Amino acid sequence: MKAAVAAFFELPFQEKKKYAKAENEIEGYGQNFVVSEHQKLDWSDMIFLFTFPSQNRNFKFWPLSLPGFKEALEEYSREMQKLAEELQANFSVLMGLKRDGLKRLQGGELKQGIRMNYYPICSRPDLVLGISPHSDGTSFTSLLQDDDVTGLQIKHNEAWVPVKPIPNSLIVNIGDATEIQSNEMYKSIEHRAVTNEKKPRISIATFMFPDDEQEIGPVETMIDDQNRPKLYRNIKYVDYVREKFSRKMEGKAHTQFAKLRTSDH
Ligand SMILES: O=C(O)CCC(=O)C(=O)O
Ligand SMILES: [Fe+2]
Repeated sequence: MKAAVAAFFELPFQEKKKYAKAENEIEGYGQNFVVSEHQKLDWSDMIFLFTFPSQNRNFKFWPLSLPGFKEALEEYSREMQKLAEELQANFSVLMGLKRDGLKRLQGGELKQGIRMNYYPICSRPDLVLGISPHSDGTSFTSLLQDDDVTGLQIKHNEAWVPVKPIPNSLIVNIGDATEIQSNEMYKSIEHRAVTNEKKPRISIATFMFPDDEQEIGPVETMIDDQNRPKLYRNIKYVDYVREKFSRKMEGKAHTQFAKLRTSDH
């Protein structure tokens, strides 16, 4: 998978451009999170593809002429879907539900999209980030990253902490949908990626998220009117994501709009 992704980013720009995303769309090859011409851009190149369920695959964005790419992505996607099922089942139990609790509430398996990020070397890593601070809107995100280049950082106690790669392992991050469903028991993690002067870096993020039409909100078992009142309103997932992408990414600021005000209690 890593080799297939590296081969894609090594293609000449003219070739990669054939898979370019349309303006205001998220699928395809391009730049991340651009909402205004005035913003400082992140130092990265990326391609995002919807991968599960398979009828959501839009092959016009897939570099099918690149030998082995489709096969590698399909196999990787299949394995990630197993991970998604396992995470969904285990988090159901953590939230006081049966193993199939979240699956039932969400009307089925989580959907999946894979974003492949390429961060070129950067002569001024002190000035430019690879990805600005954000949390993912997903239920969960898995990250496969280069074994020997550290780039990912998470916000912990108001400080940025580098996440050193452990060879042959995945990082699993909690996204906003899990924060909302768990009534803030399991918080989405704020993270960013930094650039460096010495080596380019690749990361492969698998986003696992509810169906667009699904309404998400704190599950009943995580609400206790006395001790743990409902902190988020129910919202259709697609509306949550639309709102998130219409804003400039600034850490977790976007999660606020789904919050119930304390005065509502
Ligand atoms: O490159 C990384 O380690 C982080 C990527 C990321 O946060 C994302 O694609 O959402
Ligand atoms: Fe992310």
